[in-house]
Amino acid sequence: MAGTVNPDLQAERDRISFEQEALTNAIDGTPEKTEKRRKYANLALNDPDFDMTSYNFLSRSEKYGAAVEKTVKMIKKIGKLGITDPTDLYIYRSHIFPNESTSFTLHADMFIPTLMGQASPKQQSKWLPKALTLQIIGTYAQTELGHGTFIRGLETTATYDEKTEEFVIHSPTRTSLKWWPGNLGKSTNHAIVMAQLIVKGQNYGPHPFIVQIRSLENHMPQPGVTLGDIGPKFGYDANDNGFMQFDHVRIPRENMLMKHSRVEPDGTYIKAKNSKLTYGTMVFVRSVLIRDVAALSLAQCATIAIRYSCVRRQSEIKPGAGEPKVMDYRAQQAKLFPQLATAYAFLFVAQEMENIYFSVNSEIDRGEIDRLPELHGLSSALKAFTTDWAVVGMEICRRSCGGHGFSHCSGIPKIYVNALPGVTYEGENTVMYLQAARYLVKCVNMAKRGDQLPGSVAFLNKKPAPKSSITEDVNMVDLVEAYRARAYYLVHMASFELDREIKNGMASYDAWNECAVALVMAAKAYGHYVVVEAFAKKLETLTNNQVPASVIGVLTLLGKLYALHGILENSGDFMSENYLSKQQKSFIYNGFLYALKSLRPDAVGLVDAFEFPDKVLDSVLGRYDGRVYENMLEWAMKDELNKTQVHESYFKHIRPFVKQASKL
Ligand SMILES: CCCCCCCCCCCCCCCCCCCCC/C=C/C(=O)SCCNC(=O)CCNC(=O)[C@H](O)C(C)(C)COP(=O)(O)OP(=O)(O)OC[C@H]1O[C@@H](n2cnc3c(N)ncnc32)[C@H](O)[C@@H]1OP(=O)(O)O
Ligand SMILES: Cc1cc2nc3c(=O)[nH]c(=O)nc-3n(C[C@H](O)[C@H](O)[C@H](O)COP(=O)(O)OP(=O)(O)OC[C@H]3O[C@@H](n4cnc5c(N)ncnc54)[C@H](O)[C@@H]3O)c2cc1C
Repeated sequence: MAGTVNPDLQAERDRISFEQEALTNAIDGTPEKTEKRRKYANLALNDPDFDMTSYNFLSRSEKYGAAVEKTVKMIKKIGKLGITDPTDLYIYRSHIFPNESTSFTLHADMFIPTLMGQASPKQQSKWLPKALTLQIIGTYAQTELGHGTFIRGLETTATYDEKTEEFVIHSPTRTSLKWWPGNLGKSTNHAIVMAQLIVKGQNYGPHPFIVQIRSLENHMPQPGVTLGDIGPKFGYDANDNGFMQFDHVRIPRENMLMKHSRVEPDGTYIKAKNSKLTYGTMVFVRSVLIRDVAALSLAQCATIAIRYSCVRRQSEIKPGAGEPKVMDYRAQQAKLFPQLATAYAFLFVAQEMENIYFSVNSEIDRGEIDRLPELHGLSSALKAFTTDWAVVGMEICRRSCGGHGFSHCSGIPKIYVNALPGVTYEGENTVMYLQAARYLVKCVNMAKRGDQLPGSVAFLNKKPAPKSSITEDVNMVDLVEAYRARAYYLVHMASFELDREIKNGMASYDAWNECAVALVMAAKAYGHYVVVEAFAKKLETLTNNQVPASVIGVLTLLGKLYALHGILENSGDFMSENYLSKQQKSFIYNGFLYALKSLRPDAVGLVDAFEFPDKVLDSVLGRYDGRVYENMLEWAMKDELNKTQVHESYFKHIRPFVKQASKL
C-alpha cells in the first residue's frame, strides 16, 4: 500500500529503546544545531525548483549541464533567502547536491577559503566581495600532470618582472600542465594558481597567485591560457576537472596572495613566519573532509544497508520457520554494525577536529604558529584514517545488499564514487600517514627530552602499563587505554627503527624510506587511538550534559563495538609483547558478540537518527518507508533502454545478422 511504511520496518521502529531526538541532537552537536540543519535542509528539499531528473539516468554531459542549471538556480535562491553563514550555506547546498559536485564546488570550498586564508586584508577587500557575489568564479589549481604530492616539484613558474611590476605565469613543460583542478574544465573564470615564485633569478618555492583564466564576457580562455576537461573518471561525473597551460601570461604584482609572504615592487621578498602557512587551504579541507566525506558518506551507506536488511528476507535460520530478515543473521550484523559504529565514531572525531581547527586557526591569525605542526599532523592522520575506513565500510555496506547493492537503485554507487577520491585528493593517504608519522617521531624525541606534548600527542609523554587491564566486563576506559598503548608502542617502534638505521650509518632520508612500513602503521594506530578517545570523550560530555540514559546506553554500546571490532581486526598489534592475553582476547570477542546482539533491536533507530532524507540517499533500497519491491520496477523503467521495446541496434545489427544466418 502506497504511503504506509513496510510493516517489517515499522516493527523495527516500534521497538527502539532510546530517545531518538536526543541522539539526533548529539549527532548534530546541540539541539540548536539540529534545528538549524532541519531548517536549511527543508528549504532545499521542499523547493519544487530542485526536483530534477534523477542523476542516475543522465549522460556525463547531461550531468554537467544539470549541475550548472541547478547551481545557478541555487545561487539565486541563496540571494533571495539571504543565507550567508557558511554552515547554513553548506547544509542548504548539500541537500540540493547530495553526493554530487556543484559547478562551483571548488569556488566555495577552496577558492574562497584560499582568499580568506592567503590574501592580505587589502587583497581580500578587492577579491572577496566579487567572489562572494559570484562576479568571479574560481578554482584551486595546484596539481600538475607530473606532480600532485610533491608540491615543491611543481613546474609552473611565476617570474617577477620588476620593470612592469608583473608576474609572468608560464608552463615550461608538458608535465607542468595543471591537471585535475575541479570545475576548471568548463565552469570557472579565475584560478588560484600555485606556482614557483622566481624573483631576480632566485626560486622561493610554491606560492599562490590569482589568475583570470576566462573572459568575463564570453567565457573564452584568456590570451595565453589553454583550457579543457580531463575526460571521464571513476566517478565525479558532474565535475569538470580540467587542465590548463600558460604561455607567458602576465598578471599584476598585487595578484600574488600576500598574507604570509610578499614581493615588494622592487623585487624584495619578505618571507612568511612559516613557509607551510601557504598550504593552509589543504589543512582546512582535510579537516572538513573527515565529516563531510568520510563520516557522512559511510553513515548514508549504513542507513541504506541496515534499512534494506530489515526489509529483505532470505533463506532460513530454523528449518521450516520461514525466511528471516537478513538483519537477523549474526554474520550480517557483524558486517554492518561495525560500519554503523564507525560512522558515529567519525562524526564525533570530526567535531573534535573542527574545534581544534578553529582554535589553532585563530591563534595563527594572531601570529601564534606553535600549534601548526600538531594541526597538520592530526588533520593528516585523521583525513587518511577516516577516508580509508569509510570507503572500505561503504563497500561492505554495498555487498551486504547482495545483488541489488550493485545497482544504482541502491544509491550506494553514487555515494561511494563521490567519496572515493577523498583517499587521493587533498594529499594521497599514504603520503598523509607519513606526514603524521614525521610529526609523531619528532614528538617522541621531544618527549625524551622531557617536553610536555600538546593535545592529541600528549599520550607519548607517559609510558602505558605493560599489560592491559581489560576484564570480562569490558569498559570504554580500558579500551581507550589499549588503543593508547598500541599507538605508543607502534610510534616508539617506528622511531626506534629509524634511529637504528641512522646509527648503523644510513642517511636519514634513506632510513625514512626503509622504515616507511612501520611509520605508516604508527600513524594509523595514532589515528585509531584519537578516534576511540574522541568517542569516549563524547560519551563523557553527553553524560555531563544530562543526555537521557537510554541514549548514553546505546552510544556506549556503539563506542565499545567500534573499539572491540578494531582490536579484533588488529589483534596482532594488541597481542604483541603479551599486552593483551589470550583470555583478554576472548573477552574482546565475547564483548563484540554481546554488542551485536544488544544493538540489533535499535539498528534502524540508530540510522534513522542521522535523519538522511530520501532525496539525499536517492536509494530505492534505503527508502524511509521500506517500500523497496514496489519501487524497483518503476525505477528501472526510467532507463533510456526501456524507452522503446526494441532498440534501434536490433534493426541495424541483429536482424540483418539473424536473417543472413538463417539463409546459411
Ligand atoms: C574544520 C572546519 C569545519 C567548518 C565547518 C563550516 C562549514 C564550511 C563548509 C565547507 C565545505 C565543506 C565541503 C567538503 C567537501 C570538500 C570537497 C573538496 C573538493 C576537493 C577537491 C580536491 C582538491 C585538491 O586535491 S587540491 C590539491 C591538494 N594537494 C595536496 O594535498 C598535496 C599533498 N602534498 C603536500 O601537502 C605536501 O607537499 C607534503 C605535505 C606531502 C610535503 O610537502 P613538502 O613541501 O615537500 O614539505 P616537506 O619537506 O615534506 O616538509 C617540510 C615541513 O613542513 C611540514 N608541512 C608540510 N605540509 C604542511 C602543512 N600543510 N602545514 C604545516 N606543516 C606542513 C612538514 O611536516 C615538514 O615539517 P618538519 O618535519 O617539521 O620539517
Ligand atoms: C577527484 C579529484 C579531484 C581533484 N581536485 C583537485 C583540485 O581541485 N585541485 C588540485 O590542485 N588538485 C586536485 N586533485 C589532485 C590531487 O590533489 C592529487 O591527485 C593528489 O594530491 C595526489 O597526488 P598525485 O596524483 O601526484 O599522486 P602521486 O603522488 O603520484 O601518487 C602515486 C603513488 O605514489 C605514492 N607516493 C607519492 N609520494 C610518496 C612519498 N613521498 N612517500 C611514499 N609514497 C609516495 C602515493 O602513496 C601513491 O600510492 C584532484 C584529484 C582527484 C582524484
